[in-house]
Amino acid sequence: MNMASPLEARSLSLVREGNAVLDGVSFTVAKGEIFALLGGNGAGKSSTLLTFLGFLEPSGGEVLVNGRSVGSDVAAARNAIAYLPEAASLYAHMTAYENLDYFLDLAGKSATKDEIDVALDRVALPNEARSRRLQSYSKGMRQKSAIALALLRETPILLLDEPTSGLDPVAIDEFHDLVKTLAEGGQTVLMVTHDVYGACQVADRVGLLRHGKLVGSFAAENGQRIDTETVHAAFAGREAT
Ligand SMILES: Nc1ncnc2c1ncn2[C@@H]1O[C@H](COP(=O)(O)OP(=O)(O)OP(=O)(O)O)[C@@H](O)[C@H]1O
Repeated sequence: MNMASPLEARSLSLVREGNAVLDGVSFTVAKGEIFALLGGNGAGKSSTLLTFLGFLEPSGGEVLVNGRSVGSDVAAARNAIAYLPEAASLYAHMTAYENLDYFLDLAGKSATKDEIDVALDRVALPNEARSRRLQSYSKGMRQKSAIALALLRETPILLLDEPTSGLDPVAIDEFHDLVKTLAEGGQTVLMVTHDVYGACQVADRVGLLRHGKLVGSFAAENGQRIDTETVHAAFAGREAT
């Protein structure tokens, strides 16, 4: 049995176009854990996700997926990961059914309409919407469709880039509940965001990224959520020293 952490960054450094974007970042995300990487614009959050997907190559250190260096087996890493970029990842001109069928096929999998319905039920995408093109969907509905695809692909790891930006408060709560349910079922979640409140609400652990360095870490303890005020103060650079 593979006991390695699903996700690990080891002294990860990254240079993009001559700029040091990540500088010695280390963290692990355990199976079933939700880890939120919090940081301001340009802190290096999206770059971190792209490195786990093998789209960016570390200039120092390494990233591992299920204990294997991504550099040594990009395909294995990508097979294990469902990635939700900030902008839509599915086709606007196709229905939810067509999108899921098409992207499953690309992933070398297939599902019956009933199986697709089960996944869409789990993410609570309304029945009436499923045969409509995604261009008529809200962002929340597109997110749900993308999560349903991850469920059908049976990927054990979810990478989420600013998953709740542009969602209304009700949709944010629904999305957080869904992510928590998935994590309780064993999914490992790495999300990046600049939403302090959302990160503290959903994550088991929050890491604070500033100018490419991990400068703080906060964990939920004794069943309590992470304290938003504490993290907000640290984010704003007002933490007690
Ligand atoms: N395509 C690119 N080529 C070169 N440098 C880039 C590229 N994309 C981003 N960068 C630089 O990398 C740094 C980190 O960007 P990244 O997108 O990872 O940050 P982020 O924390 O996700 O920011 P945001 O919250 O604004 O999305 C920034 O300084 C940015 O200018």
